Amino acid sequence: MLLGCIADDFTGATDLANNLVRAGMRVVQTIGVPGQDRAVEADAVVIALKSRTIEPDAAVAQSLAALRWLRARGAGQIYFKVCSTFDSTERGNIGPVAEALAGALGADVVPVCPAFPENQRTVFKGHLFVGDLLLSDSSMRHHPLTPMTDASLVRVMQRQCRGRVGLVEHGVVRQGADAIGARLQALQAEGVRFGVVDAIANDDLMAMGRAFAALPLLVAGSGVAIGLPQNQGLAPSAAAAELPKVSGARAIVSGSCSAASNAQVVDFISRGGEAFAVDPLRMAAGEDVAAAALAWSEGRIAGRPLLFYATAEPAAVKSVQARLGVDEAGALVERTLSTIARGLVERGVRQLVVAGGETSGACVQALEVQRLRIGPQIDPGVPWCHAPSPAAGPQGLLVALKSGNFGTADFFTKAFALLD
Ligand SMILES: Nc1ncnc2c1ncn2[C@@H]1O[C@H](COP(=O)(O)OP(=O)(O)OP(=O)(O)O)[C@@H](O)[C@H]1O
Ligand SMILES: O=C(O)[C@@H](O)C(=O)CO
Repeated sequence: MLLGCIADDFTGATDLANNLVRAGMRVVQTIGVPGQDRAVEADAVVIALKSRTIEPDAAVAQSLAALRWLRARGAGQIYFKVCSTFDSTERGNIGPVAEALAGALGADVVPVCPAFPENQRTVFKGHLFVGDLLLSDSSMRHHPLTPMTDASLVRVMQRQCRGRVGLVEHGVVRQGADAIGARLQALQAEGVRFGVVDAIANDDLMAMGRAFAALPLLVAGSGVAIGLPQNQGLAPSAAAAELPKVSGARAIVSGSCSAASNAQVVDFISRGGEAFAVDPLRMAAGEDVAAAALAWSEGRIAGRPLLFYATAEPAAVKSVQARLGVDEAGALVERTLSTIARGLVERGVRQLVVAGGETSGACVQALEVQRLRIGPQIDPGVPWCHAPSPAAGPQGLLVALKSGNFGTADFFTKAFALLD
């Protein structure tokens, strides 16, 4: 195994696996740390954790367990995949996990770069931009679990780390791989452990890929992955892996409250799509909303795709959180949506789109999925995948795990059109 990857959420894991596959690597994605006896035949393994918003100690423990599994199978380099919008709480978990991995690997200097220009995430002078906006001015400031109110990655990372954090500026990055490597070494000599690296275009990521070839640990979004397979002489491949054909009913489960997911829900409904709104206050009042949703699906499920959504605008999310508490509201919605996802698959859904990283984690766990095979890309960062699941029988099912902010407005329609 050339590359061992630890992703802090499930949509992020498929995003990374998708970029590695497209750049020419054979990739296996596992849900959680696989059993000790599990052998793998792949250039890269991506272990998907659900560690982004849990307690830092638990995130560190899970990430170190993943590291042990990967190193025992010879992983040459470790890639800690974080969100392209650097989603984290004040306590972490990017800093604590990165420091624990760096300590275990003896990594003296570690590059940090969430840039993904194909999805409008760029880093300049250490500041993260989402499209034309600073991260702190983007819709990420309203995220239900990880509101991002500071665009300076050096500052955000420094608040989460004991080691010092420095910057590799774009002026250096555009001089190429040697200059990037030299700057990282200079930072290390100054006692800096983490170097936030600027990147505004894919050329920057390709140069980084060469510069990072011999480093034991990278902390990055999925963008940096496009520059790594070239180090092994692997060539980019636009032809995504073929997936087995799986036919059956179609559904979408959306628990993401991002601006993109809100627009996608509106677009789906405005095209006449049938949708069931999952209301957290009804759940909190003790109603069995999952049972109501599944009863509603009876008689409809074999027709056009059905949408089940808790997706709401920031003001509505805030008011629910004020009444239930942030964590309790999130957990309640995740429990209900994942029960719905499981029930839908038991009732014949075999092509399932899930929107939101935490939501995807909950749904994939409810479906007892242990690994995913990556297929064709729907939009940058979001592929269709094949997943074996006891709920789906021998054929398994097709799932697309959509990161909250990814995908065009017509994503929910486009995803199924790709399978036709
Ligand atoms: N109406 C709602 N009120 C309160 N919380 C909600 C509501 N709808 C969803 N949630 C919660 O908000 C969180 C959304 O996080 P999730 O990771 O699923 O989406 P995202 O952050 O947009 O996606 P990504 O992590 O891929 O960027 C989940 O915990 C979900 O349960
Ligand atoms: O990097 C991203 O933006 C996504 O892969 C993600 O992690 C969303 O949760």
